[in-house]
Amino acid sequence: MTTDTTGTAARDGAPRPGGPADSPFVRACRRQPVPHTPVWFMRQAGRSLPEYREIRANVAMLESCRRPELVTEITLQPVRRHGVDAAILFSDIVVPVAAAGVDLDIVPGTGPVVAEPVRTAEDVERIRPIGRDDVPYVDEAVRLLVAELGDTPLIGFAGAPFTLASYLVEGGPSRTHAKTKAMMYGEPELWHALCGRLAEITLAFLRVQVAAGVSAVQLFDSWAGALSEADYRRFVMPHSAKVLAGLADDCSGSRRGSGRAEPEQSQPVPRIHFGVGTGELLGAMGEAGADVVGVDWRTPLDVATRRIGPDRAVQGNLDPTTLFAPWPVVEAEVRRILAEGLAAPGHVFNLGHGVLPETDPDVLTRVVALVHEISAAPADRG
Ligand SMILES: Cc1c2[nH]c(c1CCC(=O)O)Cc1[nH]c(c(CCC(=O)O)c1C)Cc1[nH]c(c(CCC(=O)O)c1C)Cc1[nH]c(c(C)c1CCC(=O)O)C2
Repeated sequence: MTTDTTGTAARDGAPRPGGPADSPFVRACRRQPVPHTPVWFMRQAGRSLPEYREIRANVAMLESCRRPELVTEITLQPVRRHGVDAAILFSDIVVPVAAAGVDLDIVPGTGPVVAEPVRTAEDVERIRPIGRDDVPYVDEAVRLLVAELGDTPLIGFAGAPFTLASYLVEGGPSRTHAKTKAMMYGEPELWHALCGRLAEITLAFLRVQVAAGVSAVQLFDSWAGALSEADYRRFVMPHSAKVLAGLADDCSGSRRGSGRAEPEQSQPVPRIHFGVGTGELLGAMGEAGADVVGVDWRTPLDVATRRIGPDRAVQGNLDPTTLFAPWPVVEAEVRRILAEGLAAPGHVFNLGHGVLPETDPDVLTRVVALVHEISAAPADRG
């Protein structure tokens, strides 16, 4: 390790050669040439790994996110096992909302459940803004991880305002997002007040992670695909755009996230913006201020690239259920995705959504090796 834990040189702004800011993952996000296509998996740390199940056996999900040593170990597990090109911080999208005072739990097999769903202006007011001291365990975990990871980049993340609002308004997971949309259409002022507050919290949460040294961030708007493009642009995009632009503003030198002395960064960490079922929203999600747009398995990467344009990289798009197919099927899909990804100005290989708990981890390890092997020899692709 060097003392430059962000991997970003302080003076001339150029990344330290070989450091995380010069890694294949960050370079692909920035649409720079790479020695091989980088690969990581959403939910790579989790129930598909026996070592995860063991370490989580007697610790509740939210509690585990608040223990920096545990977070560090769980985050490192898939890096050690699979040789992925990036780690993603072990946490959850509801961690900052809980820190903001919302009474919630993550129920195994269900997901986030909110004790008193948000329905009124008073409910919105009760959701407090947060800062570093509300999530000290995240700051600590990121610092521990950056020191452990060396040249492997760490991805920070947060939930986007729409997806967080859906959990808060519904009270838990929802197929239709009916109550959420009822507020959006019926009480637009209340809706914008809620999303405005969530955008503030999300930006603060991401600033803590960036100040502590993450090399990229992903904004998860997992359920945005429930919206038409017109509704997305009107009710959601301005709030997500505020979060993504806020991170870019930090690098203009006007504001720092944690109040601690940090090396100046000359350019923002890459911002990945992801959702499921967002084929019709890909252009808008890029315009919201992403450097990389996440693509699920429904839209081929060459088609996605035409919708997103040449100024942004793409990430995805292997169907997580493909991993249950016989290996020749998996291999053919990996080859197809890498070939279609050549149409994009930068490609980070990933699944189209998270690793399913029943996935055989050995298949994930084989996919990493295959992506590296094929993409390091472009002449053999196709
Ligand atoms: C919608 C959403 C949530 N959480 C998250 C999202 C956005 C990503 C997506 O669309 O999947 C984000 C998330 N949640 C978790 C991570 C860890 C990092 C990673 O490896 O990707 C990330 C990036 C850990 C987790 N978050 C959760 C688990 C499983 C809980 C456990 O292991 O006990 C993990 C590993 C719990 C959780 N939290 C949430 C759900 C739907 C669940 C699953 C509930 C279940 O099936 O039990 C809300």
